[in-house]
Amino acid sequence: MEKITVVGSGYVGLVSGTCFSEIGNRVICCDVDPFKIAMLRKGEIPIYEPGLKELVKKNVDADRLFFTSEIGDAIEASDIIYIAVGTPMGDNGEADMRYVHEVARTIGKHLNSYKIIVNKSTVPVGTGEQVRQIIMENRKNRFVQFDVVSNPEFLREGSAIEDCMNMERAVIGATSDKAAKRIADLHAPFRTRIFQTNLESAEMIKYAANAFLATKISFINGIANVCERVGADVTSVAAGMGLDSRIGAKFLQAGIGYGGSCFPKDTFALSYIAEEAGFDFSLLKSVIAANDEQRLVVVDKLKQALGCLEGKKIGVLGLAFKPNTDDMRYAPSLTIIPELVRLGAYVRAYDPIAMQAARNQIAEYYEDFETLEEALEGCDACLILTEWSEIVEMDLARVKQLLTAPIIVDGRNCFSVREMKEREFVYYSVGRPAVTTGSANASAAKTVSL
Ligand SMILES: NC(=O)c1ccc[n+]([C@@H]2O[C@H](COP(=O)([O-])OP(=O)(O)OC[C@H]3O[C@@H](n4cnc5c(N)ncnc54)[C@H](O)[C@@H]3O)[C@@H](O)[C@H]2O)c1
Ligand SMILES: O=c1ccn([C@@H]2O[C@H](COP(=O)(O)OP(=O)(O)O[C@H]3O[C@H](CO)[C@@H](O)[C@H](O)[C@H]3O)[C@@H](O)[C@H]2O)c(=O)[nH]1
Repeated sequence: MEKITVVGSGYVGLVSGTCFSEIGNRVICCDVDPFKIAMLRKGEIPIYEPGLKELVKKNVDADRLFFTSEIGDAIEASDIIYIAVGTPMGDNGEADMRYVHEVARTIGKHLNSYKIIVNKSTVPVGTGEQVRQIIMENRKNRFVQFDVVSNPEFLREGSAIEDCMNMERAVIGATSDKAAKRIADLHAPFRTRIFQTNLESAEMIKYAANAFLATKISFINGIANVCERVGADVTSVAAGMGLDSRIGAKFLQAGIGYGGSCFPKDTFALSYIAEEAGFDFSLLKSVIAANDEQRLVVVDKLKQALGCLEGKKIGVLGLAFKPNTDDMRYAPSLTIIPELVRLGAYVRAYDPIAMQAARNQIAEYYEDFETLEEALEGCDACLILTEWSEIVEMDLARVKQLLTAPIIVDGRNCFSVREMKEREFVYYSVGRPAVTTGSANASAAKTVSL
C-alpha cells in the first residue's frame, strides 16, 4: 500500500487517483478548484465519465480515497505525488506549463520527507528536469531528498476507467532506478507491461503516440476524400488495410477529424517542440492542416444536398468531440456550427450529455433541445457530428417524418449506405458513395428549389 497524492482532479487526476485507490492504495486527490472538491466530497462527479461515480463511492466508503483543496497538507501526507494538472495550448501552440510549474513550487514548499514526484500531465521534454529545479529552489529543508519520474497517461475519455484498470503499458521514465522500481511496483496490480526508459524519452513517448494516432486519422481522412472522388468505399479500404498487422485496424475511422483535449493541443505542442529544436516537422504540420480542412467537408456536403444554406434549418445531432464524454474541448461542432450560421443556416442541436458544456462555449449560434426528436422537427436536413449510440440507433422512419426532406449528412459514418438507399434517404457520409437517387431525391430536389 502506497500513500499517494494526486494534484489536479480533472479527467486524468480523478480517474487515475480513483484507480490507484481501487488497487488498494491510500489516495488523496486535490485541486485548486474548491467547487470541484466540494462536489467530490458530496459524492458528485464534476465530469461525465462512465462508471466513475460508482468507483469513487466504493473507494471513499472503503476509506482509501479522499478529497481536499488543502494541497500543501495533501503533499505532506503522502510519499508519492502525482502531478495531473492541465497543460493547455499556449499562444504559439506550445504547451502552457504554468500549472505544472505552480504545482512544483507547492511541492517544494511542502517537501517534508523523501518523496517521488511523478509527472502524469503531458509535458514537453525537459519538464522533469524543470520540476526538479523548481522543487530544489523552493524546498525549505535542503537535506530532504526526492526523485522525479515521468509516467505519462494514455487513457481515453469515455472509456477512462477501463483504460486505466486494464492499461496496455505503463511508461516509466526516471533517473533513479529505485524510484522507477517503486512506481513499477505500484502498477503491479494492473498486471500491465512496464516500459522503463529515461525521463526525456518517456516525455517524448506521449507526444509521439498522440501525434502518430492523429496522423493515422488525417491519413484515413485523406484516403476518404480520394475514395469519394474515385468511387471506392473508405470503410472497406480501412478494413482491408487494417488486416495488415503492420498497419492495424484501429484509428482508421474516417470522419470530421480529431478533436478533444489532447490530439489538437499535443500535435501543436510537438510541432512547436520540433521547431524550437531546429526541425521543421512538415509532416505533422500537414496532419494538423488536413484535420482543420476535414471539419468542413460536412458543410460542403450539406451545400450539395440543399443547394445553399441560406435560411435552411439544420438539425445537428452530437456536440461532444466523441461519444461518452461531456468534454467540448476542440470539438468539431465548435467550428462547424458557427460556419453553418455564417452561411445563413439556422441550427437546432441535441447532445445526450454535452449540452450544458456546449452552451458555455457557443450558445449564441444555435437553439438546443432536450430530445433528438425535438431538435430534428421541421429541419431541412440532419447533420450528425458525434456517434453517440442514441444517434446510431435512432428510429430512421421517425426521423424521416420529422424532417421536411429526408436528408442526412453523416460526419461519422453511422449508417450503412445500402440501408440508407433502401430507406430512400438522401445520404452523404465520409469517404463513401453518396445516396442522391430514389424517391428521397425528389424531396431533396423540392427542397433545393424552395
Ligand atoms: N483528458 C485526457 O483524456 C487526458 C489523457 C491523457 C493525458 N492527459 C493529460 O493530462 C493532463 C491533465 O488533463 P485533464 O484532461 O485531466 O485536465 P483537466 O483540465 O480536466 O484537469 C486539470 C485539473 O487541474 C487543476 N489544477 C490546475 N492547477 C492546479 C494546481 N496548481 N494545483 C492543483 N490543481 C490544479 C484544475 O483545477 C483541474 O481540475 C494534461 O496534461 C493532459 O494533456 C489528458
Ligand atoms: O479512428 C478514429 C479514432 C478517433 N477519431 C477521433 O479522434 C479524437 C480522439 O479520440 P480518442 O483517441 O478516442 O479520444 P481521447 O480521449 O482524446 O484520447 C486520446 O488522447 C488522450 C490524451 O492524450 C490519450 O491519453 C489517448 O491515448 C488518446 O487516444 C476524437 O475526436 C475521435 O472522434 C477519429 O476521427 N477516427
